[in-house]
Amino acid sequence: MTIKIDGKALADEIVQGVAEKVAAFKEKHQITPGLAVVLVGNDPASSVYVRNKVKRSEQAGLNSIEHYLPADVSQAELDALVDTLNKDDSVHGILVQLPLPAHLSDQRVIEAIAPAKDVDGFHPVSAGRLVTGQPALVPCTPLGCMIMLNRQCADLSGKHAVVIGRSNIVGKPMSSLLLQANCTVTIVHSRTKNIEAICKEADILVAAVGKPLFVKPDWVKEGAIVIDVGINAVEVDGKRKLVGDVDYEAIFPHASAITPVPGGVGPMTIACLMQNTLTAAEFQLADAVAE
Ligand SMILES: Nc1nc2c(c(=O)[nH]1)N[C@@H](CN(C=O)c1ccc(C(=O)N[C@@H](CCC(=O)O)C(=O)O)cc1)CN2
Repeated sequence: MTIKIDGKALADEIVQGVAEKVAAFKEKHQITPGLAVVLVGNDPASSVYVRNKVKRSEQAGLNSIEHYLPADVSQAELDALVDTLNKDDSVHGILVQLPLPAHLSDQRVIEAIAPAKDVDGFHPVSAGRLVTGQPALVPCTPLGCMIMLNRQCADLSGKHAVVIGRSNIVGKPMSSLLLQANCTVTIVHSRTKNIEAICKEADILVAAVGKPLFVKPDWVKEGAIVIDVGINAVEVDGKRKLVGDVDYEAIFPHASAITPVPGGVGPMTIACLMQNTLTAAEFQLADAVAE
């Protein structure tokens, strides 16, 4: 029987666990880990995600610091805010909600955040640490996917994992994490030939391509675990609906476990941000003691 992986329930459990650890951290060190979230403009989807991040921060017992900047803010003003947050000892994690308006550079902002406070795990230093197997702040979406996979499969070792998509934010870090878990990893992308046949070999299939219903049932091996990272808004009968990169209904009977959209990977991304903020505070404290 196929298991529907309930990302919302698992996210609740993770945030509860983080809340307990944050309480112990506060008690021991008299420090409340702080997460600064920066939203530029008023894109409706980004506004929802930021609202949920603030709500989850409160549930986790973190200190939530919010900055809302107008859509026409200059790169220099945004850089100046990040610089101030980098220097603020009460801020342990900094997250700038992406994507930014077109006149601003996502990459420049990612690189402006101090690596120690990079709770998104997007900074090149964090990426390098992950690839080389050092303690790292790991991007939240792949981290959430790994937690889900570890819950479904006690030993990932030797499994063939196929990741669809090669973005810096999901595809590449996901592949590194699967490799660390001793999977045999294949990344497929827009230039890959015979993508269907490669996907069909996967024991674990992670779709992070950003194309609605891209993965079809005949691409999936019987009994595979399917993780759908895509969150695509489509119109069905004149109504807005969210669908993943995977044709969930059609693939469900063929998978051993599968994540739905909504209610799968999305909520785990935010839960892992809470976990990363605590991890960042712990790393910073350990570094301060070592200095
Ligand atoms: N700085 C960052 N920007 C962005 C990230 C990120 O990790 N860091 N990821 C995405 C957006 N994102 C978090 O920021 C995110 C997207 C979706 C969800 C989520 O829970 N989705 C729900 C559906 C929500 C809805 O109804 O619209 C679900 O899948 O159940 C959480 C976080 C890009 N930007």
